[in-house]
Amino acid sequence: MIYTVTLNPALDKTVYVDDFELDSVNRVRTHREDPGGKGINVSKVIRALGGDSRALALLGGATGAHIQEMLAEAGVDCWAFEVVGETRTNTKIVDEVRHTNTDVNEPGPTVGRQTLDDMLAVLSDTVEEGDVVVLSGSLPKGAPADTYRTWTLALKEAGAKVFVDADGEAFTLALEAAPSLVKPNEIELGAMLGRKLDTDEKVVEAARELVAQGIERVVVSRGGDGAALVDDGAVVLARSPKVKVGSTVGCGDSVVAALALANQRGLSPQDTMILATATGSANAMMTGTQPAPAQLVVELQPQVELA
Ligand SMILES: Nc1ncnc2c1ncn2[C@@H]1O[C@H](COP(=O)(O)OP(=O)(O)OP(=O)(O)O)[C@@H](O)[C@H]1O
Ligand SMILES: O=P(O)(O)OC[C@@]1(O)O[C@H](CO)[C@@H](O)[C@@H]1O
Repeated sequence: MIYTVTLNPALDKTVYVDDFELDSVNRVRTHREDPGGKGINVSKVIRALGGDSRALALLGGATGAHIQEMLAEAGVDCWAFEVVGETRTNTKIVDEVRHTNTDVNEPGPTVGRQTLDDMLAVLSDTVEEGDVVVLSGSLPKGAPADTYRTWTLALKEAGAKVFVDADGEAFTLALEAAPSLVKPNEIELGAMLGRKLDTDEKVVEAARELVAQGIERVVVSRGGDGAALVDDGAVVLARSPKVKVGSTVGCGDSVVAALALANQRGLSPQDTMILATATGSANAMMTGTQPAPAQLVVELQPQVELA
């Protein structure tokens, strides 16, 4: 089983504004709402690719209830844990004239330590040997900066493989618990290491540093340049297919979803990167945080070049 954990989910409200101008009244041409948050997006993409997962999420208020309803309609198994307060709404401003995507993310409600501890205890009692748990997205207010480190240690102890997609201090501290897989983008990884990762060699070298720290597999996503996989036995550089970009919001979540499915299906590192890169690029063609259809992923896979 694949579990995704979203401690700070969001209702994603995407508004389409042509020629967006600051300090002006901008008229929305159209808009959409999607259940969001990085872990929830991973579960949505897994579902779209024909897989199954359970999406654990801290949800509160009418917005939290709305997210649960939308996930049920989408056939995504949501395991909700109640939080006091209102789940946040994140606004994504898409300007298809200027080709810009601007996120305006609310902080979300404050979460109590006991709520987090209870959620971790229930999940630790539930996971079985070899299950994958994806920890993804920002930490909510009230969560200690080392939450992902604590969760990684406990879930590894319970026999799970832990995949972490985070940034900043939460990511750096999570590394101390040696999760099975991490998926930073090249900017996040470079920021953590204090250097630009602007060549294949620099990306591979940086990933190797994390493998040397005990991370089994590091996948560095590189936007339109694709992604790189490094583990003890393989280095796979995948080039993204050229696509007409709708919105890159959620592309990283799509990669993580494919990585979790590839692990479950026992794919080779090469086939893993073909699936992950095609899934990420398919998502880039979409707008909002709706998952790309599986057929589009299938069509893009032959266009992924491996180096
Ligand atoms: N412009 C693009 N053209 C083609 N594919 C893209 C483009 N941008 C992203 N992708 C695909 O999506 C994958 C992940 O993109 P990226 O590295 O931007 O992730 P990220 O920064 O973690 O995304 P997120 O916005 O979800 O945090 C890439 O490896 C690639 O496969
Ligand atoms: O505040 P975070 O957790 O860093 O990011 C939240 C978010 O922007 O990430 C997803 C796209 O990756 C969206 O569904 C959601 O609104």
